[in-house]
Amino acid sequence: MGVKIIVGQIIHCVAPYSVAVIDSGFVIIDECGKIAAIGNASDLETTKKQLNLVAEDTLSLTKTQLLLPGFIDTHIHAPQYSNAGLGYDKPLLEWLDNYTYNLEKKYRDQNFCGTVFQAVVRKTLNHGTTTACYFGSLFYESSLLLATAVAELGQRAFVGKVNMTKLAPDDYVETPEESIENTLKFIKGVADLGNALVQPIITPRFALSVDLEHMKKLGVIAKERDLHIQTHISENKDEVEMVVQLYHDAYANVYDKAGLLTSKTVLAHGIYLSEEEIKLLSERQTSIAHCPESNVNLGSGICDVVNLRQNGVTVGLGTDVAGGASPSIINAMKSAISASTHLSFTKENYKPLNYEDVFYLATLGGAKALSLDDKIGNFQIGKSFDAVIVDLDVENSSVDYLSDCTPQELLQKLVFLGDDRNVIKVYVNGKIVK
Ligand SMILES: O=c1[nH]c(=O)c2nc[nH]c2[nH]1
Ligand SMILES: [Zn+2]
Repeated sequence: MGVKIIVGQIIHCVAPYSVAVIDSGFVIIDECGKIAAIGNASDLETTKKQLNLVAEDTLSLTKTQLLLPGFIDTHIHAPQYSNAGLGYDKPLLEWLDNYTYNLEKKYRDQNFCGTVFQAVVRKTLNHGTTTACYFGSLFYESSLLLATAVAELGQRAFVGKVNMTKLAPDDYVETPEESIENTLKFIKGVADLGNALVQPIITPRFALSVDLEHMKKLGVIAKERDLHIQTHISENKDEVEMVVQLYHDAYANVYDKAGLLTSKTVLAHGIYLSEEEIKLLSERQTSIAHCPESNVNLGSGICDVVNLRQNGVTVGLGTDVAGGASPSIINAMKSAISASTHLSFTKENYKPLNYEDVFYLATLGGAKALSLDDKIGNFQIGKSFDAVIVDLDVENSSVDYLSDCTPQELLQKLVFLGDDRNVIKVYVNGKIVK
């Protein structure tokens, strides 16, 4: 991989909820896929001299194209991909019992795993997801196949083997001993892949699937090995009530007692968190994966991202396939605006999320939510070049480009109208993966 230069319109976030636009810019990517320089095109020649660059591969973007950081999906269930678009007639707990566990237990079958995992990784890459935080299945062998598919196709990802010891069908739970043993095997299996882009993540399904003692053990494994953690929180009113009845404590406090709230923890949903719980998450630097499409499909509710932001909680976007039907973070950006706007109809003086806010959530916000903002999320020098090139003038897409647009207008069109047809190139760590 040689040095690459991309010249054109660049948009990224350099601070929370703040978008930086370079109308005519450049990014230089070194042989290791890291960002060596970024600036205005007028300074390119001087920068090349300073860096002593000779032969290079330069790509000049057109006026309908933008260079953006890659999109980050902070919450997606790979095994559920084959159910995307199905079964949205039931709320969470019934949806899990009627559709989801029955599907996930099929992941004993290695052929089925292979087909679905290749498809979901390929599809998310095509939509510009350079980093995904995946729930696998209960089975460590199948979750390892997911990690293998991710490594083969060149995505950056966290992959979790799901931990469940109760509340699911008898043939889709493990004993606590099996759960720990298979989690350790899974962690070793991912390490053996030897791919720095793919990391294991500790994944208790939610507080109803495992008991406190078990969560504590998983918390210890995460702490000893410095691993990330993912689970669900406060998605549905019945779920919250069951957790409170079972543990006699608030949802977030249960995870805190288990040692699961760390700066490397991402919790999906967080719709019904109290002010005290939000404060606790902020103190623990634990993040929320906001999954607006899933929240509507499963009739769960609307997460108040503005309130989380005001109270210092980091938020990223998740597709939550298959609670969400769409594997696209472009779609999640649009859904997040829609959810926030609906919330504004019921609140006084409420300023909903706009296209810049959701672009932040999809990029730097997602990187922060996954504690990867030292590596990815924007085009800061030294970070890995995870990026997408989008074009708003592509034949047979949903966008007709009929009059000139500024870079900000191109981004708006992408957020409100765009899809994978507009994502024309995808890079992970400097390597083209679409
Ligand atoms: O959206 C969700 N999807 C799931 O698979 C799940 N499991 C517990 N809670 C969940 N929420
Ligand atoms: Zn989920």
